Amino acid sequence: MRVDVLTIFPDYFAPLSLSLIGKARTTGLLDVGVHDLREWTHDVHRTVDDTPYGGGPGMVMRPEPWGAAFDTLLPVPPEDLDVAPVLIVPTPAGERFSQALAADLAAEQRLIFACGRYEGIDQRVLEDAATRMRVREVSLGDYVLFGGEVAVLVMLEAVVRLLPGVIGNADSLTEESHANGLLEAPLYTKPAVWRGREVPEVLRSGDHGKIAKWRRAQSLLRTAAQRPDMLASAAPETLDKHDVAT
Ligand SMILES: N#Cc1c(-c2ccc3ccn(Cc4ccc(CN5CCOCC5)cc4)c3c2)n[nH]c1N
Repeated sequence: MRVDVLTIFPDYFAPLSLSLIGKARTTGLLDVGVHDLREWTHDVHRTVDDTPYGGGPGMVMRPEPWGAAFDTLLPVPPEDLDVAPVLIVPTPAGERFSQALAADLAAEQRLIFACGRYEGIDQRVLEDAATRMRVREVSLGDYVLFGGEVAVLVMLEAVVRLLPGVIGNADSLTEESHANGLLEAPLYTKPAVWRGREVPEVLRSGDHGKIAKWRRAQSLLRTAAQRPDMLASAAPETLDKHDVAT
């Protein structure tokens, strides 16, 4: 997968050289380019913002640097939008990011992330981009950040960990929270007793059928307690009829 990130704060993406994302880059599973948007400005102050038409708080990101940057990253517009790169634009006004969206993006060949700052990006940038990329405006959640960089780090981590070969044990991807529509069961490791608290006996029984059943029940209980909304929207196959009976 090829990923390009456009930002006025490229240093925010130093973490992309660490841990499993860094390993994915060195092993060739992932190719990342981080680009300073100011490279596409031409004035002495390298200006990327201006006042909003119609008034309002703060500043808005000017369209020219974005347009020039996309011209560089995508010199030949794709003939078919269906195979064009996906441009992800973090914004408080976007669709909610989710594990399902992460999975969709993990199947793409090329992603481009546009990190806005100030109050956002001139809308015409997204309209122009949509003529040559599949544009997704995406929000992490109902709270307000200073800009898109942190959101891109979160989305990129969620996507990259789904790429084949990035996580050694792919089984862990199927049992984790949100992978199967439920929250994961509680986790334990050694010692068997810690400060008087024992690991549930079933987990040390070696009976894998009982363990799977216990984990399923714990997962349902945890989801009901922490995220009843997930149970309400869980696909019917997620809630096996036996879950209710036992
Ligand atoms: N993903 C994600 C995000 C972001 C996010 C993502 C990208 C950018 C780029 C700039 N900002 C700052 C910003 C602050 C306030 C506002 C609202 N105002 C706009 C002008 O009218 C008044 C209202 C918008 C933008 C960003 C925030 N925040 N929360 C998420 N889940």
